[in-house]
Amino acid sequence: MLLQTRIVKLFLLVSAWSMVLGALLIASHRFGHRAISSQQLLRSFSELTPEITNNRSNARRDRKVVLGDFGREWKPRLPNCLIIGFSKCGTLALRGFLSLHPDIVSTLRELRYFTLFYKKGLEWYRNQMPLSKQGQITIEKTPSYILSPEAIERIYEYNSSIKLIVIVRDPIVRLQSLYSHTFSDDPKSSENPTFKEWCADNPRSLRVLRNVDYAQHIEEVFHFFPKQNVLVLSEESLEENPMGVMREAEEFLGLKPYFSRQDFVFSKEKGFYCFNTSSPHYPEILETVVLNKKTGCLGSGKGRDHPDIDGKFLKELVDVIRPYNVRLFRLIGKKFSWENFKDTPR
Ligand SMILES: Nc1ncnc2c1ncn2[C@@H]1O[C@H](COP(=O)(O)OS(=O)(=O)O)[C@@H](OP(=O)(O)O)[C@H]1O
Repeated sequence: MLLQTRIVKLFLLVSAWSMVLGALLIASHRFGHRAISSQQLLRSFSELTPEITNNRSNARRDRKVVLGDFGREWKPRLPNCLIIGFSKCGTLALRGFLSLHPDIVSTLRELRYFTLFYKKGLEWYRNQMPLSKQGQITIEKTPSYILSPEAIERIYEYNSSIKLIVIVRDPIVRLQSLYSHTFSDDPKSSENPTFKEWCADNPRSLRVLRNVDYAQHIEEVFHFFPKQNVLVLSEESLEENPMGVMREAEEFLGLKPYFSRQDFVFSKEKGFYCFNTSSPHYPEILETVVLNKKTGCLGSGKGRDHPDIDGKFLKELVDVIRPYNVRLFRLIGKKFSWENFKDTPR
């Protein structure tokens, strides 16, 4: 009798394991050569084992339970790459495009761990991360990290060999972008100051100087990290040639080339490259970037109209800012062709 019970138990155990293995085989067959993403994994498990994962929101709420033992490999991992700055320089588009890569996962929100939430500790930080598989790169982007020397030091203490990505932009266009962002609630209001007034009528005002000196902050990064661990990109290149920038990033991150021109489509209406909505990966992208679902473009908060700058004030700004650019280009060993500074020497 005892023997019979044991045999039945053994039979049940073997059957359960065969089901699990079968489920895994179906999932791997379904997703072919491409690394299966966390979303896909959850999706496939929810289809195969509806009693475990009723829907994806349940899955999100308790990821450890959902994945159970057979999902041990898929877990939130601490980031090994950070996009640390600068705000208004295309950080979201950069993160979004990068997350198309099958070997990259990224956080939806800016976590501000190394600035605001450091006290919450590494376990908190880890638990904010998307699920990833061993070998995948986890990216977090918080553009304000670069403004805080304390955050840079904390990042170094956290992982001195982490890869850092910095993206810069024509400083005058960045100022225009900040202006448009500030008055985005009611951009046409007659109450709004003009761009020049917003700059306190002074090309050397604190507001201007605070936002145009990239070198000062990048120097702080180089104080801790070797230059080969820091990739400096430009918003202009990302805007004109996202595919080229993705190649550069792939090389920097040691990833195989994945991107192709078909991944990006230029939207005349938006004036920017957008995600290709017919890409097979598009449904996943929708889960990692907030987009206009129909067009595949970033939302209306990106690509705003910029204010005009009166000619005389523009020239004053160019004269004040030019030396900052020269310092930046020397520091990073490359030069960006910025419309407002066409004649800037290297
Ligand atoms: N492909 C694509 N689609 C939309 N927008 C794009 C793209 N590539 C670069 N950009 C530029 O990104 C600018 C916003 O930068 P950030 O994402 O860093 O802004 S933020 O700091 O996170 O608020 C945003 O600035 P504004 O034009 O001033 O809105 C865009 O010019």
